Amino acid sequence: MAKFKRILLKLSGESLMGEQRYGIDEKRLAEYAEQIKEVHDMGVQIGIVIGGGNIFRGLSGAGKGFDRVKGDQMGMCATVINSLGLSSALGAIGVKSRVLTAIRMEPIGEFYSKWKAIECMEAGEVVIMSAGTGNPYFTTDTGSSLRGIEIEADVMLKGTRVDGVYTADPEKDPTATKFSEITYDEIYHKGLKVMDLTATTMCKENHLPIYVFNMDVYGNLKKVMEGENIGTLVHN
Ligand SMILES: Nc1ncnc2c1ncn2[C@@H]1O[C@H](COP(=O)(O)OP(=O)(O)O)[C@@H](O)[C@H]1O
Ligand SMILES: O=c1ccn([C@@H]2O[C@H](COP(=O)(O)OP(=O)(O)O)[C@@H](O)[C@H]2O)c(=O)[nH]1
Repeated sequence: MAKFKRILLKLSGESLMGEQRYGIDEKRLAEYAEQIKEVHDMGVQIGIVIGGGNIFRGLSGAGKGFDRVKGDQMGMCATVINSLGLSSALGAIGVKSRVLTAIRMEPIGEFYSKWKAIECMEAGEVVIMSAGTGNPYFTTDTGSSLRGIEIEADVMLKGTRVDGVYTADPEKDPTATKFSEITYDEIYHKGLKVMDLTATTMCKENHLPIYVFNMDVYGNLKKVMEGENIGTLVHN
C-alpha cells in the first residue's frame, strides 16, 4: 500500500540537466519517468510541477539586463518545454500523461483547471501542470504549493538534489546536519533556504505537508511512497 493516495511532485528543472551545463539530459529524464512509473503502478494519483532553471530563470535574466517580467515569462515557457519532455518520456514507457498549462497555449497543452487535473488523475493519467502559476515574480516551488493545495494532494514531494532540509546549505557547508522533520515556522525562523518562503507559507496556511528528498537517486520516489524516511518532513 502506498503511503499517500494523491501526490504533488515538484521536480527541479536544474536537476534535469544531469551532467550537462544546460538543457535536458535524456538519461536523467528517462530515469525520472521510470521512477514516476514505479509509483504510478502502485495506484498513486500523480500531479507534477517541473521547474525551468535548466533553461532560463527570470531573476538571473534580469541580472543580465532582461526585463524581469519578460524574463519570468521565458522561465515559465522553459517549464512548459520540460513538461513536454517529461510527458514524452512517460509516453515512451507506456504511462499516459497530460500537460496542462497555466497560460493558454493550446494545442501544446490544455488550459489548467483544478477540475480537469483531478478528473485526469482519477482516470489514471499523470498530470503535468506547467508554466508555474502563470504569473511573474513567482517560482515553481510556489506553483507546486498552489497546485498541491488546489488538487487536494496528501503531500507535496519536493524532489531535489539534496536528501532533505539541513541546518545550512549542505552543498556549501560540510558540517551541516539533516533534520528528519521540521516545522514550517522553524524553517522561517532559522532562515533555511531549501524552498522559497512564499511556497512554505502557503503550505503552512493550507496544511499541506512537504517532504524534501533526493530525486536524483534512482528508486527514491518509490521508497518515499513505501514510507521509508529518506528525507525531511516539513509540517505544522
Ligand atoms: N538548509 C538547507 N537544507 C537543504 N538544502 C538547502 C538548504 N539551504 C539551501 N539549500 C539548497 O537548496 C537547493 C534546493 O532548492 P532549489 O534551488 O529550490 O532546488 P530545485 O532546483 O531543486 O527547486 C539544494 O540543492 C541546496 O543546495
Ligand atoms: O509561477 C511562476 C513559476 C516560474 N516562473 C519563472 O520560471 C523560472 C523557472 O522556474 P524555477 O526557477 O522555479 O525552476 P527550478 O528552480 O525548479 O529549476 C523562474 O525562475 C521564474 O522566472 C515564474 O515567473 N512564475
